Amino acid sequence: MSLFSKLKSRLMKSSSKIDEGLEAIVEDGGAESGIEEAFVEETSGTPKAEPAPVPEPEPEVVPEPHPDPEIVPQPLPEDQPVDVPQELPVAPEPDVRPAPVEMPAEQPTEVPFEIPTEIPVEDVIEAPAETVKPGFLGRLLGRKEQKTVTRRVLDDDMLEQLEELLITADMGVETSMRVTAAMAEGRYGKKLSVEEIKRLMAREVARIMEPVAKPMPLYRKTPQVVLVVGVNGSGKTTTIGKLASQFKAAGKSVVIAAGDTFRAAAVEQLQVWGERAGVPVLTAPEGSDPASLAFDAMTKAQESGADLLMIDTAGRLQNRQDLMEELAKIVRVIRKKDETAPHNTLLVLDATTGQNALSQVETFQKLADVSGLVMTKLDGTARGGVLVSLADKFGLPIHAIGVGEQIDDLAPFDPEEFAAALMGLEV
Ligand SMILES: Nc1nc2c(ncn2[C@@H]2O[C@H](COP(=O)(O)OP(=O)(O)OP(=O)(O)O)[C@@H](O)[C@H]2O)c(=O)[nH]1
Repeated sequence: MSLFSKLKSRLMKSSSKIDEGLEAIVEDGGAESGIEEAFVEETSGTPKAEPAPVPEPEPEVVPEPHPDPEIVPQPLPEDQPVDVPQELPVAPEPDVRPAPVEMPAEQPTEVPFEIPTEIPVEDVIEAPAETVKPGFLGRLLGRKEQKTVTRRVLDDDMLEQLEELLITADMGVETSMRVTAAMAEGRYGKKLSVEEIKRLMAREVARIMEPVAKPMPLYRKTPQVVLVVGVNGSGKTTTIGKLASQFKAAGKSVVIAAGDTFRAAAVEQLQVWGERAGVPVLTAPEGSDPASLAFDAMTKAQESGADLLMIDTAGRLQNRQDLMEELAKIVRVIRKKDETAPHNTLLVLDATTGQNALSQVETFQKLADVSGLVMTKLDGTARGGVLVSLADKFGLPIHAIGVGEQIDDLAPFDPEEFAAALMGLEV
């Protein structure tokens, strides 16, 4: 199964929510208009004298690494409605997709991910209602005489409904307004189908997410200290286990420090992950000072020549001042060993908390100088839109996303795949 299919099937709840909502919105006031794309392909054959109108190129909305190829007018078959979106050529695929970590150029890394599939970027213009007769082969195979698609005129009412739909998918008010406004630009008063709206929205979402999709950087300095923070149960321990396994597979020597010294169960859980990843876990007696464990772990990591030291911390709610101060102490103490540490402070966020993730980022940013985000539990939640909201509001790098509880269920963040999966697009 490709990563996209995996992501899509796991983001099912978010995408089906948007899917169903869009169907209802377009049905509400829409009318049958034009034909389905699949049917167009089957019936194409007789070239039309006049080329289709060329959709206006919009370079400003195209995410940078995937520029729109030039669109060439194609002769259309006789009976085809002229404005049905045409497939655009897709830029060549990279051989490998980036891992959630960024390796220095001279250290090539085996990347355990499959090749991504891009969202075909299409423009959309109004299609007139028209009846299409199937070709000879279509008739012979008993294909349907006509398959129509419902389109609705994009007006204020529809825009408002679209905005509300995105808000229910946890995109937040401002981001939802931004996405709908951008998709409406130049299209107000035109008729759009569900598929066309999905593609336009996916393009806007990908454009917002593009600048924040960055693998976690790896530095020459060793041990590179990665401090992992977040509220209780957000998925810190699981993420450390998954990341450690990927670093190890990339040839790095990794040490984990079990900084949640308050809960014996948390330490045991980390030890299990350490075993799975084949990475040593340094622990301290229950109730001991986590800052002191961090200091000892730094010493051991330095002595053993480890490349990375990943420090787990106790889950803390933003309103627990004592725990927040303890986190600041951990940072102060490890800086005694290396004043540039921690080199990465990863904030792990649970997608199921929805908009609450925004206030978590604000609080942790003040306290711990967050350098990047990992969003967990994107599988099985209808709140995947929160990631768009986070990207729009904070612009913090999103290094990886958690899409399950298994060791390899941590994927690099790919904005186009994510946008397509969120919108329930077939690519
Ligand atoms: N479905 C799913 N579950 C996840 C994911 N990441 C973590 N979990 C689950 O979330 C629960 C909490 O994960 P932990 O890694 O223990 O979270 P934590 O932040 O270390 O928790 P505390 O130690 O209480 O602060 C566990 O049951 C994990 O299996 C994910 O990406 N998808």
